[in-house]
Amino acid sequence: MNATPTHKPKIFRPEDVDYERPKRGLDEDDLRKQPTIYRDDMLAGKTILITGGGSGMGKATALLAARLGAQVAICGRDEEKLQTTVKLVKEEVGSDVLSVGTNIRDADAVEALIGKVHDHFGGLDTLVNNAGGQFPQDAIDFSRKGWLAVIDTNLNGTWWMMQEAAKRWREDGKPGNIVNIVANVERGMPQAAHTCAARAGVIYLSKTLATEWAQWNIRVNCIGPGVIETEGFRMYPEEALARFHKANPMKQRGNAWDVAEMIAYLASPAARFINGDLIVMDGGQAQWGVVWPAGMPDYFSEDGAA
Ligand SMILES: CCCCCCCCC/C=C/C(=O)SCCNC(=O)CCNC(=O)[C@H](O)C(C)(C)COP(=O)(O)OP(=O)(O)OC[C@H]1O[C@@H](n2cnc3c(N)ncnc32)[C@H](O)[C@@H]1OP(=O)(O)O
Ligand SMILES: NC(=O)C1=CN([C@@H]2O[C@H](COP(=O)(O)OP(=O)(O)OC[C@H]3O[C@@H](n4cnc5c(N)ncnc54)[C@H](OP(=O)(O)O)[C@@H]3O)[C@@H](O)[C@H]2O)C=CC1
Repeated sequence: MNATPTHKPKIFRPEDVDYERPKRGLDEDDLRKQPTIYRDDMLAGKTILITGGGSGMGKATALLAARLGAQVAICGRDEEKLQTTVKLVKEEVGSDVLSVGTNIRDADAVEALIGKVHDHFGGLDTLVNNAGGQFPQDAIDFSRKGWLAVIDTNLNGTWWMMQEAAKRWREDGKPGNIVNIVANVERGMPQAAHTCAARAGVIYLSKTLATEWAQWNIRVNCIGPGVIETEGFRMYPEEALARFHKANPMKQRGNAWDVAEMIAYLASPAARFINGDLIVMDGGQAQWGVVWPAGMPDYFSEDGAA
């Protein structure tokens, strides 16, 4: 008899799914119809760079920023995805988005990206570090490669972006603004411990740099989204997705536009005195439930062994 606990969730690989999955999040038609509370020219004359701009929150932010008059640059690994955003903004707003295929884990590529944005637009006002992700799994089963992939993307990649942007702002004597999209890590993130560690790292990196870099007029803030329905939901099994929103007391999912509007606020002059903060946008999840993206172990169920 094996005396060790038997709970061992299967690895969920989205590419192996053999059933039809519903559309997740706001599609382009939905995005086109979203109203905004902001003034049309709120970001006129400003340049914004959004990592992971080809999908989800990044795409919504690119469209909103362009609607508000900003010059927009995006990056990501998948050129096809990036082009969907370029086309959407062109059709909807009429402006050209600068798209630069970049893996944020590659520090040299990140340095080149920051240079290209400056060359193209003559500067950069707001950097949005939105690129990131993870897979759901019990931490004890993480492969070394999987751990490294998540840390390298979410912590190292975000850092390369921040450092290269700031070096350039310091060199040019220009103010800077950084918005890091993290996650709601306040009570830990069971079955997403790798991303929890990386995002907690980014939050405290940001708080530290908000002080160190204030001398160059660079602000650094984070947004911690809870359950936001986007195409990124593909990373999770449908049975887990059916539960996600029940982890917050509103029992709702946020959407990419909610986050885009918060980013636009932080990019606006109204946020000029906000620095070193984490703005949590989770419907109250921090006070309520746990998502269990890979399935709740029996131990935690009401009649489970304790
Ligand atoms: C914030 C809320 C949190 C979870 C809490 C739930 C809240 C719900 C809200 C949703 C939150 C979201 O963030 S939704 C947004 C989600 N979007 C994303 O995650 C998109 C970006 N994700 C990724 O690119 C990938 O997941 C990531 C691992 C980070 C990067 O991968 P890479 O491209 O480097 O590499 P891959 O080749 O895919 O994988 C590298 C190794 O990682 C491991 N690996 C990869 N996928 C794996 C899997 N499904 N299960 C086990 N292990 C896996 C394997 O060891 C892989 O090696 P091999 O074995 O050799 O292959
Ligand atoms: N949706 C949610 O509920 C929550 C999401 N988050 C975080 O918010 C951010 C946006 O997620 P969301 O819009 O939902 O999901 P998506 O999966 O749609 O967005 C993630 C984006 O990151 C890009 N990306 C991933 N790895 C890299 C890399 N190494 N280099 C460059 N780009 C990369 C992807 O583009 P490409 O494939 O082209 O590289 C993709 O566009 C992510 O960091 C996510 O983890 C946090 C909490 C909750």
